Amino acid sequence: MRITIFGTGYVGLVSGACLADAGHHVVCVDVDENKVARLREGHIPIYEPGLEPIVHHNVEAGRLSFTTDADEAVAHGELQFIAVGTPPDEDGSADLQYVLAVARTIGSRMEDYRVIIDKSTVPVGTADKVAVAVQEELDKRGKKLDFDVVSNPEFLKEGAAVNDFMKPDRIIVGVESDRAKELLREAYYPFNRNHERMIYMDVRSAELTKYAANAMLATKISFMNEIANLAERLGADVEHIRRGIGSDPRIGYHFIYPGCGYGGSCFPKDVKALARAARAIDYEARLLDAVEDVNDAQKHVLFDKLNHHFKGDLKGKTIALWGLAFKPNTDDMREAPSRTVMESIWKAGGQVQAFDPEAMEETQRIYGDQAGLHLCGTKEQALKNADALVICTEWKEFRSPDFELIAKNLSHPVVFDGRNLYEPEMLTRRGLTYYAIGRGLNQFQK
Ligand SMILES: NC(=O)C1=CN([C@@H]2O[C@H](COP(=O)(O)OP(=O)(O)OC[C@H]3O[C@@H](n4cnc5c(N)ncnc54)[C@H](O)[C@@H]3O)[C@@H](O)[C@H]2O)C=CC1
Ligand SMILES: O=C(O)[C@H]1O[C@H](OP(=O)(O)OP(=O)(O)OC[C@H]2O[C@@H](n3ccc(=O)[nH]c3=O)[C@H](O)[C@@H]2O)[C@H](O)[C@@H](O)[C@@H]1O
Repeated sequence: MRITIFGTGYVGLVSGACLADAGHHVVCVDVDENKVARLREGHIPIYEPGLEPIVHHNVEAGRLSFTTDADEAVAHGELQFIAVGTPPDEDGSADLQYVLAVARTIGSRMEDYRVIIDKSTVPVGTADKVAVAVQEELDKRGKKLDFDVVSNPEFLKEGAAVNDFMKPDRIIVGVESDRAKELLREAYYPFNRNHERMIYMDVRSAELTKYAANAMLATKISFMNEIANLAERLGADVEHIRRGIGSDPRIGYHFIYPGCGYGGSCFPKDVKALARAARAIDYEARLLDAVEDVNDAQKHVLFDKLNHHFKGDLKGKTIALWGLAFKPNTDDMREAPSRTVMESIWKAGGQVQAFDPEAMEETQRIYGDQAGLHLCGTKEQALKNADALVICTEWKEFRSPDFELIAKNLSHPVVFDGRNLYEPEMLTRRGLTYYAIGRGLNQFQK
């Protein structure tokens, strides 16, 4: 099939590459000329395991191309996917300007039936707004053309995006026309062979399903962080509790890892946007507000432990920091807990020696020549002459470090682990003091 995708970010680029890999002819369009130029040169703008080879393979096979030309894009695909950003507005609600701009781009150019498929995460009622925008543009040109607007939210995770798209748990399609439904079934047929993954529903329910999924996952994490904070104060160990409750299949082991808060481009934004959407219809979403509050506080927990350990005196101290990305296998730093930790250290007069396997360039882009930030080439370099070590992201290469080397390098042999990566004895028997999340404030000191 001929498919057009607006937006070549995480969702647009991964969707485009995977749909092309399944045999479709895909044109990806973006307004960012620089990004498109680099994609055409074969450069992949994001770090996403497995993405580069399928992009290159499908470009070479002639099934995937990149353009800034909206005329070409709208003419190409009977299916027009919208995968542009929906960042938070000033009050936290979703900013729809990019989605509606694409709707106008399509409406002002289409010459034939088009299915406009919203893959961006958008509030309930957005499909109606998209339809109005398209219709207004058609009216301006005096055209009478059929079109359908479909909601097809995306559930991929960064760092595992290709696999998630290729083998989705479910494909949600909010559709209210048989013609569009058949076209969507055909587009996703290659991803639906093993078992039925398509779940059809009305458009508004599909729009809300996306927010409900992210809000549910964020709730699980905030719940566990709350239990961790309680455990710590009550002298219990949240890692035992996590395994203890995860063994109940009604709860499950997934998404109950306590930590230094959830980050990324979606959970923080989507929980906020859903709560704001509720407020706009005079419904106070108390649970969602609490999920957000708990997370905002959790991002400060690591710094609070650090500050407490150094008795409120971080002036002139150098802190080694491992892990800048908001989670492993990505270079994305949006809302990353590491940012809260670093910014608090700087405010307190301390220095940071930071290392991340993939997010160094991104850190440089965000913070430039920020005073108090030293980017290091390896995790070992970050330890040199540091006073303490803080871990914000659970990259694989941090899971089994040389504890002797850590102890030897740090002038205060202390580790603050925001992801509960270790058994305390691994550190304490090497003379390291160990602070983790929810495992007893004074439990693991030598
Ligand atoms: N990042 C993720 O893992 C996931 C994101 N989502 C949702 O998908 C949507 C897109 O997210 P990302 O891919 O992360 O965004 P992104 O910010 O990485 O990429 C968006 C792209 O859209 C382009 N764009 C903006 N206006 C445009 C226009 N008028 N025409 C063509 N291109 C345009 C931008 O230049 C940018 O390259 C958001 O609503 C997000 O909530 C959903 C599931 C997963
Ligand atoms: O809408 C989206 O954009 C996506 O948001 C999340 O994906 P993502 O943000 O890429 O990453 P996750 O793996 O969900 O992690 C989010 C944050 O939660 C944290 N987390 C995750 C799991 C856990 O048990 N504990 C925990 O603190 C991670 O460290 C990370 O900071 C969802 O998992 C995807 O299904 C969804 O499509």
